[in-house]
Amino acid sequence: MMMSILQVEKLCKTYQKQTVLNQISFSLNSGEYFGLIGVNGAGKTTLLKSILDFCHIDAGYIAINHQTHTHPTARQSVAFLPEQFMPPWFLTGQSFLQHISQLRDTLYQKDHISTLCQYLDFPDEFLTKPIRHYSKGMAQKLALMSCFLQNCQLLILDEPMSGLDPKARAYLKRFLLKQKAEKKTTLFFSAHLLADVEILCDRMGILHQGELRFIGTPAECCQQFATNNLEQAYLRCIEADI
Ligand SMILES: Nc1ncnc2c1ncn2[C@@H]1O[C@H](COP(=O)(O)OP(=O)(O)OP(=O)(O)O)[C@@H](O)[C@H]1O
Repeated sequence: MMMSILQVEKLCKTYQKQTVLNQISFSLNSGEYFGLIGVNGAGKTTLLKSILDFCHIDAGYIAINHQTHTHPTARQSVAFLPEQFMPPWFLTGQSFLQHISQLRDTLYQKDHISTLCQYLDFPDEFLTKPIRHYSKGMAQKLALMSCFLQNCQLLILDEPMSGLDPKARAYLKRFLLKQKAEKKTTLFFSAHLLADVEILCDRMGILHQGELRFIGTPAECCQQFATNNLEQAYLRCIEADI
């Protein structure tokens, strides 16, 4: 039997008078990789923030591991990568990761961190440097490492590839696929590259004008929009009412 780890039902979210999310419903099975795509401003970040109870929702129901999302322990099984990672610039990467480990009550294991550095192509020696010396991509890698070291059941990543060079993107995908094969985690992420979604995901969702216009496998998306090219299928989906 499929175990649902995330359940979203009839979620509505408005900012002032703008309806950003209109009756969004979907659920995520344990071990599943789910990619969320949509144009700039479609509401992807708002959806992720709503799930994490970082913003008030107007209506609907969200459960993480069968706990209402507003319950203080609901986020215990979630590691989150924000769209804009703003770490304390005065800390070293290592002290930041140590701090995150402490918060999560997990042991800071140097070997584990070294392995993560290799997986993400992050130079080890930078861990002892202050974060203000990091490039954008290095900070993003640090943020990703902080998510992975928490060993959480559910990873919610807002544009995880953002700022990464092609090598790091390839490495991150390889790492995520490895985690998937080992059934170590469930992944819910937003993305702009359809190729990433196609390679990584079991299912994808297309968020457009407040609604989830499509939910299913990338192959089903192509099938539904009568093309063998996911980019074409995506365009047909969001341009359906033009
Ligand atoms: N705090 C806020 N107050 C008012 N409006 C907001 C706020 N945050 C987001 N919005 C609006 O909500 C809509 C959805 O924004 P959101 O950031 O969720 O989009 P997104 O799909 O993540 O976009 P992108 O792909 O550009 O990151 C946009 O129209 C945005 O202007």
